[in-house]
Amino acid sequence: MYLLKCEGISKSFKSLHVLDDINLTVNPGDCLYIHGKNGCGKSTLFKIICDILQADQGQIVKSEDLSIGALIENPGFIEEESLHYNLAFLADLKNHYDEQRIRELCALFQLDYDNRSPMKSYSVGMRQKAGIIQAVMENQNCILFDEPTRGLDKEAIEQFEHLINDLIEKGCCVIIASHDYLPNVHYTKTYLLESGKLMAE
Ligand SMILES: Nc1ncnc2c1ncn2[C@@H]1O[C@H](COP(=O)(O)OP(=O)(O)OP(=O)(O)O)[C@@H](O)[C@H]1O
Repeated sequence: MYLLKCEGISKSFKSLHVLDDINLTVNPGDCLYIHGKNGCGKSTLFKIICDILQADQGQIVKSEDLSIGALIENPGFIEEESLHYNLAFLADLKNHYDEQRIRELCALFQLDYDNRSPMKSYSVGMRQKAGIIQAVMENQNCILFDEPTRGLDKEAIEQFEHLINDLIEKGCCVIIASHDYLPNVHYTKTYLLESGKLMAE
């Protein structure tokens, strides 16, 4: 049984046609990789799936038990507050604060959950790790990662690969849009997004 379906999704920004009749079915346990040139529309597709943007045509059909977590472009945080405050605040918004899970994720990425330094003091890679954690910390069953490895060092990329394989094993579905093909991730399908079309490879 599918978790979500993109049916005939098209999107333009004025005269720029970005997505043209995109069809995609996502099932539990799927790990999908989408790649394509800068500006081909990867983030736009993710934003439509997350209801941040509206498609001009087509629809996103969601199963009743779908819960989406996402890292899209630069994750936004309350800069004056700590990692702890930000993650607890975001999780609390949906009543899904699971401190043990958040601590495990911070430990995986070697972030100190108890460090009270403000987020504005975090490096690019540290912020990216925090963005990955906020995307998965509520045990959602569908995770969208847009350029997840941006700013990550080799060790963090390996930890990220480990996290993805673990999520897939638990039946979660993961969609990664990236220029980096992660060799240790067990992708179930890969796609090229080009000239508005999503093509299975
Ligand atoms: N809100 C917007 N208004 C106008 N144009 C937009 C808007 N959002 C995206 N675009 C344009 O749509 C195209 C697709 O952008 P998008 O961010 O989806 O690409 P991408 O595949 O994620 O690129 P990258 O690999 O560089 O992250 C780009 O040409 C971009 O300039």
